[in-house]
Amino acid sequence: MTIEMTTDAAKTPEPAAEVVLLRSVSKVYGAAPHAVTALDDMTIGFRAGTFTAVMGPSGSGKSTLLHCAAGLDRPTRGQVIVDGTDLGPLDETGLTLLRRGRVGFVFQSFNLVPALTAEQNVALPLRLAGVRPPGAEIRAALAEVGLSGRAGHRPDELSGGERQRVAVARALVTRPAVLFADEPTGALDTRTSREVLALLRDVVDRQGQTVVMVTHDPVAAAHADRVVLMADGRIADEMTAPGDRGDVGGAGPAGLRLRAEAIAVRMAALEGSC
Ligand SMILES: Nc1ncnc2c1ncn2[C@@H]1O[C@H](COP(=O)(O)OP(=O)(O)OP(=O)(O)O)[C@@H](O)[C@H]1O
Repeated sequence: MTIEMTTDAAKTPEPAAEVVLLRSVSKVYGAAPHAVTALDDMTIGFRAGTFTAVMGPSGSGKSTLLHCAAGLDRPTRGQVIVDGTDLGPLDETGLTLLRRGRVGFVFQSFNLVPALTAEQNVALPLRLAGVRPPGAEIRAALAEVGLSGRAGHRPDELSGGERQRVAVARALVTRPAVLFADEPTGALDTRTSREVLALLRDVVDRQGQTVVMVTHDPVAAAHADRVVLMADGRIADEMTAPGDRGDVGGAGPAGLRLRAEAIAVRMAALEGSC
């Protein structure tokens, strides 16, 4: 079922190209009789410059979806296309190069290198790609996430929210086609979560970045343009808020609260029916 959070067709943006496309993707772990179908013939696309939240009960296949879409895991069946490249024929080196250049990833646990400063962590993807990191670009990436003054700090000298902002800067420094975030606010308190979510929203709005985020939190999902609800490896429900989200109570705190409530109701209905 698709729930349109707005009916104002005039505000619907022009259809953009799909940066990530999964066609009839299934992922089965293990073998019969203990096989687990984590993704069940799933078809979904993520358009350029949009922010999608993926929600669903525990075990519904959210992380598997993200990992298959990001080329971190291979589907059992079906096709995954990222930025125009079909991942199927790629060998491990090809997949690594694609992930390095075209995909950004942010994890709940930040995954920063403890011995490196914020600046060195942000520069790491470029170094791994054999590029000498231009200092100005690294400083600009840190400034984008509001951490100009923390460039020389190591992760243990930063707050949780600051660490996640460094992780976002690191994920974006290669200018990826898509940024995947797996529970990016799962380890953060409410206020810090809000900062990280506002940052993700900002890179979508100001830079046209495509973001796909797995979350359990309806408030986090309320920052997205589209919420995909999964159950048993399939899309069970979907909510969209096209345009500037101004139709659904506005982009401010009141609008966020309204959208979060609507999402929580859909989640509760889904969990009740599972
Ligand atoms: N490596 C694996 N081997 C076997 N089964 C797996 C593996 N990874 C995931 N699964 C199973 O696949 C299903 C989907 O898992 P997945 O982690 O994608 O769900 P999820 O929605 O992200 O869950 P959660 O919200 O708890 O993180 C679950 O039944 C899980 O037990």
